[in-house]
Amino acid sequence: MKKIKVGAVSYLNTKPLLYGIRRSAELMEMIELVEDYPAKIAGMLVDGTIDVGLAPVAVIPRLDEWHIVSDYCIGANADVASVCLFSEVPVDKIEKVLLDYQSRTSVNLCKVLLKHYWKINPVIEEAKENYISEIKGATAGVVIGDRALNQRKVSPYIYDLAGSWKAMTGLPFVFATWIANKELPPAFIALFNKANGLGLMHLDEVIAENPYPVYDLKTYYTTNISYELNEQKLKGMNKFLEYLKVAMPVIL
Ligand SMILES: C=C(O[C@@H]1C=C(C(=O)O)C=C[C@H]1O)C(=O)O
Repeated sequence: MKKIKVGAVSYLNTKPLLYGIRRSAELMEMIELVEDYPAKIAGMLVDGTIDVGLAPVAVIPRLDEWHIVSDYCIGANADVASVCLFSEVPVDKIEKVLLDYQSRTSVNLCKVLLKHYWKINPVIEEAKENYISEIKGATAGVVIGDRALNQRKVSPYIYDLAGSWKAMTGLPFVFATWIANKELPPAFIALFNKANGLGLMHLDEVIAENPYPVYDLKTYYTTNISYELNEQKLKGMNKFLEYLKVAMPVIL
């Protein structure tokens, strides 16, 4: 049987979801698993290199066909900690914003927030690798993932994008969820969904497998990231997709 190609985000936030996938021999027989940063997963889902990916939701408008195949996501009900606008100056003094090349959702979320929440109009630049050292003076930057957890120790001003979205809309935010670009067998979907949930019931083991001195992973996995894709999250996701229709999306 042809293997189903699965693309997962290579950050710490995905480890609880991968825990059960890796432990299911039946599932591992059925799939080929690749891991990369979110912008790469988005590209692979669009060009068909993968069949299903933990994809940034901002890629949805670029897909001819898409199906959410799981009850799990990388979401947040309030501060997410790992997706922030980092700055040396308060937000009203920011002149330029560098956008993380690894992101597709958060960079667009930042654009929405700059316009509708902070109501400022700085120069926006799509950043290249190694841009984080350029976050200084009036130049701020969006950083996501593990590098953002690290940047929390560096930047004096930290604006959490999920927390800001919640303050603006009253809704949770969904950064990424399992999206397929074609119909997949229901038997696979059921197995895959169940495997995703296993690590969330074994967070202490997940944390033991991924020692990380920079940020408390128990807090990250239980208070910051919210993995259940429920009604409220879908509401938040749809509201964000509405904003994307009217805002000029960056790097989509
Ligand atoms: C919360 C996060 O969400 C991520 C942010 C994404 C994006 O901005 O495109 C995509 C996938 C998620 O893993 C994070 O990586 O810190």
